[in-house]
Amino acid sequence: MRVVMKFGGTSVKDGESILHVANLIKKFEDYEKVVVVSAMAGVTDSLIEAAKKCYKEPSSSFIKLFIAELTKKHYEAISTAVKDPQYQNKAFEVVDKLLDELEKVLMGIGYLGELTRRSEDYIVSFGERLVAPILSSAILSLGVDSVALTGGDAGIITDNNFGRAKPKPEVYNLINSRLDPLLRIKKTTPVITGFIGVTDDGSITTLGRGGSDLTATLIASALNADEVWLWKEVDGVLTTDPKIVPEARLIPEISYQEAMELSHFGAKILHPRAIEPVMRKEIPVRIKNTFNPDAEGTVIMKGADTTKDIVKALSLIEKVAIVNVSGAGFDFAEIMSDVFSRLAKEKVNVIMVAQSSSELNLSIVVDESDIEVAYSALKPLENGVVSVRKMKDIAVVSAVGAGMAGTPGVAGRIFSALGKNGINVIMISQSCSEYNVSFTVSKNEGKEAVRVLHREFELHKSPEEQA
Ligand SMILES: Nc1ncnc2c1ncn2[C@@H]1O[C@H](COP(=O)(O)OP(=O)(O)O)[C@@H](O)[C@H]1O
Ligand SMILES: N[C@@H](CC(=O)OP(=O)(O)O)C(=O)O
Repeated sequence: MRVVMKFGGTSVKDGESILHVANLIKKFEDYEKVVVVSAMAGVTDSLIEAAKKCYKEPSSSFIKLFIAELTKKHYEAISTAVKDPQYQNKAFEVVDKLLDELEKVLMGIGYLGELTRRSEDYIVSFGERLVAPILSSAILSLGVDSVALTGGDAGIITDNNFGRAKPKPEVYNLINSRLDPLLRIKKTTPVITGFIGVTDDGSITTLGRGGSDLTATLIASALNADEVWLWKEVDGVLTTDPKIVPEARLIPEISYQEAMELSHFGAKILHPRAIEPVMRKEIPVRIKNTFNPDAEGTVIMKGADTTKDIVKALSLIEKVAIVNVSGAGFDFAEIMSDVFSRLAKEKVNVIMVAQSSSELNLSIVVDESDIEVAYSALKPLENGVVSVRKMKDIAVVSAVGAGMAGTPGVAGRIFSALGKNGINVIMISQSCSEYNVSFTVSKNEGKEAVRVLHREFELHKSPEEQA
């Protein structure tokens, strides 16, 4: 059995957890395993903040303090998770070297007064680069052979769209040529930094927030793995985020298509691009709980969309905005093509689109972080007939489930439940696949909209018990 196992930030949040993860990996002694690991919980965010601070208000005392905190956190992790003194010392050395490098880079940002997306990716990559050697040393300490590698070492070559880099088509062959011999011949367990890749000319890139899931599925596809296991802090894919609805229920099986819809529309359980590499080869993805490993979890696989439930799950994205293009009396196809090529040129991530065509009214939902770029890209279209507006503080809610196709009245039920609860819907979108109905509301009504629909479709009950 060949398995790629990915451990997210919450699974390696401290030394105890890393030791627990190392023991978990050891249990699968007879398997060929590749381990992918994220930065310790909170570290990626703190690196982003530190980079911004060094750029805006450079301060060497802040940098010293920041490096001291990171050193403490990772030293504590090593002391607890790496029991063998030989591997412990090596891990301390690696961490020292990396943090020395990070300190110099942060100083450099301050001196130069320049923070590019390229340098931001380089800084952010330290989170994962610090953890992989620690987890690898913890595994070695337990007597399991292991080697720590970066995403670049493993063959994850990307374009240079820093912050949201795309793996190149040749990654599959490259990963296979680099990792397959480690598994088959060296019989070792590689521990690979999730989330990061490298450009052809050697610059470190990141694959977008939550991108370690994508690292795992790319590797699984390249190595023709039997399964991918994504270890998280929840029992699996639930009917919605348990932080919004605590009684959310576990979904034992879900199809690739449904998982893609859910993650595209914000369910933080999975990176939106993670399904594509495994779907082509029909490799099942299991979501499992690191801290409850015996629970069955959720399996994402082909043909798992035939269950009875109409709405299977609900998702929410809270940090979005809308750019609206409206007007009359022009060629509709022409202006659509102009709008989308302008957005594509600026690499704006379009989440959802709705349009009415009697006169043009095109509403485009984008990440909150992209709204100014999107607005500036479309503003030149204004000409007295066409107008461009932006709306901030928006949330997108999506109801996902293959059962919606062919069940009449689902959209009616959704909007009447929202109306009865006084929630104002700003924009609606439903694709022909009928796998999801998505709509936007104001940001402060997003969570309530999810709760209302969870109750309306009785998602806390099993599909057989639902009305
Ligand atoms: N539908 C959903 N099912 C399960 N978890 C969800 C869902 N939507 C959002 N989440 C959130 O996704 C998180 C995923 O777990 P986490 O361990 O943080 O993953 P990772 O560390 O890999 O990013 C959980 O904290 C949970 O609150
Ligand atoms: N550390 C990165 C990548 C990642 O995938 O993390 P996690 O597995 O903890 O979501 C991030 O925070 O975005």
